Amino acid sequence: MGQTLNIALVQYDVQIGEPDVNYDRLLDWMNLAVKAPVKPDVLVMPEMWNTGYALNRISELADEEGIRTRNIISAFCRKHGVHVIAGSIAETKGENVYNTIYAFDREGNIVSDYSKIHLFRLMDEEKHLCAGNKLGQLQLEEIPAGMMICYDIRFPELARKLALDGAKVLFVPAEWPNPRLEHWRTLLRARAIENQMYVVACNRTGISGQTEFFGHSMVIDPWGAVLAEADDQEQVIHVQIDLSKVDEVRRTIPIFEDRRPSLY
Ligand SMILES: NC(=O)CCC(=O)C(=O)O
Repeated sequence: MGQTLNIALVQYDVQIGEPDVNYDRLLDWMNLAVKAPVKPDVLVMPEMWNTGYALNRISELADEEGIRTRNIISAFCRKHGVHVIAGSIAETKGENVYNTIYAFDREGNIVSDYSKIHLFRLMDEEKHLCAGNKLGQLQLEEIPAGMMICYDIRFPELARKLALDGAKVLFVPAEWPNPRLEHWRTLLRARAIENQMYVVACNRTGISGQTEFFGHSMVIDPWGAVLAEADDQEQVIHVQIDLSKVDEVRRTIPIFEDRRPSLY
């Protein structure tokens, strides 16, 4: 891989409390994504795609130790030679349930994992899930990248820390609902502009109980330009990103050299 990456965001409807349906649907969407004329290097999917926010039954529905997910996605990566940022899943670790992303390389190896560190009280996450305790950092072959999950984008210090540690691309799986579309757009663009990095954010679509998810998965470049934005329907969006743009923007406005961390 050179300085470009072809990214596919798999934006689809997640069936709440139906892992079997969701594993099948995810594979259908992933198979569609890799058939594109320009084959993707990386596939990204939404948050909690195996269960949705079926939090009252989450211990029983969550993937035990992430094994089912790891086996299925690892085999897919090996077969198709793609990286996968496997959205996030509800998974058990011992007695606890976490909201976890696994990142896979083209050979199907897990290269990183990240469990959501900020749990979203408005959707009762903190009553049912445990928060992770480490950052989401990975190398996509030679490209340093970071991972955050949904509500995490409201914490600029987290994205800044990932950027300071070298990330040039930030992956953000999400289940972000109405009526906060403008928060979604604004926060994602802000994280891209202030850290001069690509932001690749994949949201779900569909209605779950009273909650309506609007899609609008986005890829934003380090200057803040929106390279692609989905509408509210199920779809795969394909975008090529050029990593040299990160260095170019960081040279043009050298915020990382001009910071005054001794004052703040
Ligand atoms: N799943 C989430 O973390 C949702 C976050 C969200 O909707 C927000 O407004 O923040």
